[in-house]
Amino acid sequence: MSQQSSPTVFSAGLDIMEMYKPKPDRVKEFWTTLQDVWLALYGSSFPTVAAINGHSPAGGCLLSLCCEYRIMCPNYSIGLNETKLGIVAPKWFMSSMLGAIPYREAELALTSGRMFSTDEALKIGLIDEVASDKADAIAKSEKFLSQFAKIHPIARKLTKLNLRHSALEWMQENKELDLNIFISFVGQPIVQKSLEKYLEGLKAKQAK
Ligand SMILES: CC/C=C\CCC/C=C/C(=O)SCCNC(=O)CCNC(=O)[C@H](O)C(C)(C)COP(=O)(O)OP(=O)(O)OC[C@H]1O[C@@H](n2cnc3c(N)ncnc32)[C@H](O)[C@@H]1OP(=O)(O)O
Repeated sequence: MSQQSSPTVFSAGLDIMEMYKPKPDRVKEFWTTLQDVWLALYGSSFPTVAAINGHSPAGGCLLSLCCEYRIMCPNYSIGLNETKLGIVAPKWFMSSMLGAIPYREAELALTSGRMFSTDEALKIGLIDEVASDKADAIAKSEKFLSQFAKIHPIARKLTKLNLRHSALEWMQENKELDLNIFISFVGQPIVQKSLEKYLEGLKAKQAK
């Protein structure tokens, strides 16, 4: 079960400061850590559920998409908003989203970098249930997980991992390629300019 202790943020996604003017000695560790987290969580043999008790943009949304079930508290936002930062969600972010919502919804959401409210996310299937608060989200998560007590654990595990096999296999075989794509993409001046503008926007919002 994945949940957070911040009162309003489930996860703000990747640290933009690691992508803005990236430090060559850190960028490899930064990206391979994310790849490894995705491999471990998306490829977990255990049943997993995200209790999303706060905003969940980009990498935060990805974390929840790694889980089989998502329960979200009201009045927060969730989505893969990368295009709003002038960056591109990698193919494994996209395939994680496609495991939850139909292609058409994913294409519209990804190309526009749309963030969904809790109710909107429920409507398109990006989340599975709405909880009234964190305690309710945890109770609902436990109820979801408890149903697997009646399912043969090996049959459940193999079914899950077979469904996720091609995405997991792609990552295992292409970690280096994916890292090189990331490094060359974030290094481009036009991408750096977009990240700079996005960070300025965040600061301006905070100053209000
Ligand atoms: C080829 C592949 C190439 C690239 C692929 C890369 C994939 C990237 C994935 C990502 O995850 S990118 C990150 C996307 N995240 C966001 O867009 C989140 C932006 N933040 C927000 O929307 C809000 O901050 C919030 C999370 C909703 C929280 O709002 P709140 O009002 O509570 O806080 P505030 O906005 O005032 O922020 C406080 C403080 O935190 C800084 N901040 C917020 N998010 C990030 C972040 N992701 N990275 C770094 N810093 C972040 C914000 O600037 C403020 O900083 P300050 O106190 O120093 O001014």
